[in-house]
Amino acid sequence: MIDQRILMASQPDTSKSSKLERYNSYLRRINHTKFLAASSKLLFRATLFVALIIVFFFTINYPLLSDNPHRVHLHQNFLTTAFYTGSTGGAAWEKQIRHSATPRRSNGFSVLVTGAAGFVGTHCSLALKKRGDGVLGLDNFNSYYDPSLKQARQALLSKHQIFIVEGDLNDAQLLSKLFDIVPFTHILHLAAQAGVRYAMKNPQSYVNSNIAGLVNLLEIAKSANPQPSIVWASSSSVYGLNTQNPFSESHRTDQPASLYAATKKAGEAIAHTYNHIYGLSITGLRFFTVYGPWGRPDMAYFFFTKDILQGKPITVYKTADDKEVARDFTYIDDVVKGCLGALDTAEKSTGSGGKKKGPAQLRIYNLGNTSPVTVGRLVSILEGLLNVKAKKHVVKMPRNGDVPYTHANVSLAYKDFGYKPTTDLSTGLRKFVKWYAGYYGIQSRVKRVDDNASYSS
Ligand SMILES: O=C(O)[C@H]1O[C@H](OP(=O)(O)OP(=O)(O)OC[C@H]2O[C@@H](n3ccc(=O)[nH]c3=O)[C@H](O)[C@@H]2O)[C@H](O)[C@@H](O)[C@@H]1O
Repeated sequence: MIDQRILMASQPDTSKSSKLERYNSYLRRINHTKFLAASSKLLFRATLFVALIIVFFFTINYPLLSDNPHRVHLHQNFLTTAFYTGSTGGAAWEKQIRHSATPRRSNGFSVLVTGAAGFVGTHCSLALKKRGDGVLGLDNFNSYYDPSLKQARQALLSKHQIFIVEGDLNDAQLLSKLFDIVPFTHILHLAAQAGVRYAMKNPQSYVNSNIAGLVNLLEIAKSANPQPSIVWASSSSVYGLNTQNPFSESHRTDQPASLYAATKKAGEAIAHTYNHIYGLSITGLRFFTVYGPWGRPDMAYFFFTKDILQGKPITVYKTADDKEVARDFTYIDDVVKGCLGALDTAEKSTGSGGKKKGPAQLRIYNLGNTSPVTVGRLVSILEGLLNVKAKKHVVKMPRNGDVPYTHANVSLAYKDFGYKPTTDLSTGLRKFVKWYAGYYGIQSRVKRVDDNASYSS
């Protein structure tokens, strides 16, 4: 039997309603196809978008996969900025800031310490807080050296009710927010890209922190009402190829030997401009190779200690004419006294809200130890303290921005705020080694060092 449906389907259909139905079905098919094409396009775009987000966050969260430290720095800037706009802000955050920055003594200062999780920043913050000043820290926790050391310093500050805002100097929005919350009387500006020789590896990071960051900070400070007084870290390296000894503030500083030194010298010129145009009171401090507990792992005394203990060879530089290289190594406690002395004698800025009202104070001081010691002697002191013989590899100083010799004349700082360094290198290194052994948990390997070290841990 022939299937009735086949018969019916094979017969031509001429009725109007059937034609309309076929036409409608045709339209439905077209719309369906269009819909399918549009949805697959949308699906494709969504997948691409999600993939991009995954790649993006993977790169952000694993910056150390990159061998470019500048990239790491940029990622971190992004993260801290994102952190600020995302989860900082809000009443609890502002309360923490106010609490940290409020002085506890009458006529106490309210100080914004940039680079507070850094070596000098940590020590100065503790000293200010101890005497009753209010301190708010700012730090971007970049990975120029082990950020876990910065976090440990942060934990130490936190124990003393000092709060550090995670953020970058170049984040204008964040800085002005901080000034909206607290009418800072002073800024102690210590955040910087430090290190003389690293400038050849990552020049941009010096421009980013030491020039762009400084300008951003001064822009905020000049617009603040009241304007704060500013004390900031310059460097002994600005003396560069100067041959007059000991180095005085009046000596020439127009021959920097490294990009690091050039950015610090530029900072001094920029400070002049902001003082001149806006009436900001600014004091620059030229630090001379500062060392001590909680120090910087990128500095020679620190990594020599590590390498000597691990039995690794150390490279000791000598000059092109076979002379020993020397530094006016300055102990951290002396530098802290110098920083506080500079803050105490800083006059008020004269401008307000971006307008100068009269001439303002502009100063520059050496903060050194006034007695240079050779790097060879530094190594023998460490050998004695660590009870281990160093494997010294003496080489001619490569042309990497280093200078052969530094020696500070500090009479100006003595005259203006009684700066008088009191710690010699052996005493200071003894305190450093004691801290180092405790911090890294290797007391048993280091000769017992008894002293009355003033640092907290
Ligand atoms: O006083 C300053 O202005 C500067 O002091 C230090 O710079 P530097 O004096 O070069 O300190 P280190 O890097 O610790 O070097 C100390 C001495 O050890 C020598 N050195 C360094 C490294 C090395 O492998 N071998 C070596 O003999 C250097 O030539 C130098 O004489 C800091 O790193 C800078 O941030 C600071 O601004």
